[in-house]
Formats: sequence, structure tokens, C-alpha cells
Amino acid sequence: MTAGARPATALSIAGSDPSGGAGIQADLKTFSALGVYGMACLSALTSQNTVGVRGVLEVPGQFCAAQIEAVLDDVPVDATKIGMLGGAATVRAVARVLAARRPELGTLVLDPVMVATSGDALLEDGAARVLIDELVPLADVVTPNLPEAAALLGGVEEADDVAGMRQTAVELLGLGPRAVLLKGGHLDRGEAVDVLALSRDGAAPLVLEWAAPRVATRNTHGTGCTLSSAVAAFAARARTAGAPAGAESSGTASPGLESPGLDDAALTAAVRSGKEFLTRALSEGAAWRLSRTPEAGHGPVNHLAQTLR
Ligand SMILES: Nc1ncnc2c1ncn2[C@@H]1O[C@H](COP(=O)(O)OP(=O)(O)O)[C@@H](O)[C@H]1O
Ligand SMILES: Cc1ncc(COP(=O)(O)OP(=O)(O)O)c(N)n1
Repeated sequence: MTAGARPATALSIAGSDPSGGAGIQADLKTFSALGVYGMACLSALTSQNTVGVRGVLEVPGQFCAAQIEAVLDDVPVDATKIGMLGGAATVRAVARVLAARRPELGTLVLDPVMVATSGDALLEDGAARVLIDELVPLADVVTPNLPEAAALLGGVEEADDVAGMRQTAVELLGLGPRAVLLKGGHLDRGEAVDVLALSRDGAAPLVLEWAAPRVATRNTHGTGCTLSSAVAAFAARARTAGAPAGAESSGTASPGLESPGLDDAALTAAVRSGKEFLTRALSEGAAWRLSRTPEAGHGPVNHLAQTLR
């Protein structure tokens, strides 16, 4: 790295998963694996493991916002990922600071976390409305799974095939984000298909899909967190390298400066690279038996299987 240059940076605003598979822990591992300097503002603590969520302790909204302000006042951020926020007050406080400082957040990836794989709720009733109205329009990419997409659209029926996913992703653009990555992990088919809808000024949205072989494993805890943080990391690398996102970009930038935004091709490349990273993390952790009772829950992916410099 050039003397005085800084590494690509990414900030996660999310909850803690002490078992290390999801949340802030997954995000920081993913940022590190991708050679990006990771930072984290905690929105909530959970007591959870691979089996389920036992409890949630919210961080007061104002303190969550204060963490974000402290980072932004000091370090240029190339990409921001938002995960579990927990309560309506936290969503509101985070939205207020992010709206005021949107140009300083870099590429903004919003994972609208509502429910864990275990079925436990991770977003308070009533908080979804605030998230839809105040956070979704700020995002470059929103990454719902199928139940979250249906909830964001007001409780419509979930898409149950790829054609339905394409339609749902385009409908979600109506909430105001630049792009929607609709995740198809919950679809019952042999491939894991994700759909990207990208809005384009004055033209019909661009709709793309990526299919990966479905990995036969129970170790799927934190897949959504890992995917969204990988997309943020690849976006950060692309912004700082001024080159298309991908493993080959060097990911460094001038000190103290904000990095330039991504065009549609570079944003699409960051999403595609994120999906490839997640698929490999899943397959490389597929045979892990981390838990004492692996059949009772869902183990994590192998975030560190591919470490880029
Ligand atoms: N068994 C699997 N094999 C391969 N990819 C998977 C598998 N399960 C989920 N995925 C992928 O993991 C990502 C997260 O998907 P999903 O399970 O839909 O979201 P969430 O984890 O938020 O519930 C998506 O890219 C999805 O296609
Ligand atoms: C603290 C915390 N944040 C998010 C999740 C949910 O993780 P996600 O990757 O969206 O989904 P699952 O694959 O775990 O459903 C979590 N469990 N904890």
C-alpha cells in the first residue's frame, strides 16, 4: 500500500450474535476476510446461539446514533451495512443521523432483518413502518428475504417462484431504494436464486438473477448477514480502487477523503461478488459440526474460508 494511503473501510450498524454466526460478528469477519477495515455500531445485544434467540437488549437509540456520529466524525466510510435494529426508537434515531449524513456513508446496504432462521423476531412490532418510511429510501441496496419482502409490501403473499421474485423486487423499488436484492434462500427449489432489480432514470428497471447450487447443509445461520456485509465490502473495495468490484481490486484510498460513488455496473458487480463469496462460505462450512447439538439448530457459514488482500 502507498505510504499514507488508507484501507477501504466499511461500517456495520447491527446487533450482536454472541455465537458468532450472524450480526456484527459475521459482518466484521466478512469485512476482514475481504481485506476491508471493519467498524461496528451496536444497535442491540442478543443472547442467542445456533439453536435460537433467548433474549434481546436494545441499545438506546440515542446511544446508537452517538456511535455512528463518533465514527463519521473521524473516519471516511466507503460502505455502510445496516442489519438488525431491534426497536422502533432505534430505527428512528439511526434514520435521523443517517439521513443527515447520507453523503458520508458510502454505498449503503440495508438488510431489513425481521426474523432469525430460528423463527425468533428481531424487529419490534411497529418498527417496520419507520424502517420503510425513513431508511429504505436512503439505501443503495435493500436485501430482504422472501418473508421480509412480503412484509415490506404490506403483508402481501410471498413470491413462490422466480417470476414472482422478479415482480416483487421491482415492486420494492417503489419504496425508494436504488436497488433491491431479493434473496431466494427460502424458495423450495434445487438452486438458491437471488434477483437484483436496479432502478434507472427514465427507463424500465434492470432485473438480473443469479442462481447458485443449493448447498445441502443445516449451517445456514447468518447467510443474510454475510451476504449483505460482503456486498458492502466489495462496494467499498470498488469505490476505493476506482475499479470494478472484485477480488483483484486493491482497495486503498487517499487519507481523509470520501470515495466516489459506484455506477450501475460497479454496483451490480459488487452484488455478484457478494453472492459468490456467500456461496463459497456456505459450501466451505457445510460439513462443520460446531454445536454440541447440531441437529437442534443451524450452524454458521465459514466466513474466513476466502481471505483476500
Ligand atoms: N442452502 C443454500 N445453498 C446456497 N445458497 C443459499 C442456501 N440457503 C440460502 N442461500 C443463499 O443465502 C443468501 C441468504 O438467503 P436467505 O436465506 O433467503 O436470507 P436470510 O438469511 O436473510 O433468511 C441468499 O443469497 C440465498 O440464495
Ligand atoms: C444479531 C443478529 N442479527 C441478524 C440475525 C439474522 O441473521 P440473517 O443472516 O438475516 O439470517 P439468518 O440466516 O440467521 O436467519 C441474527 N440471527 N442475529
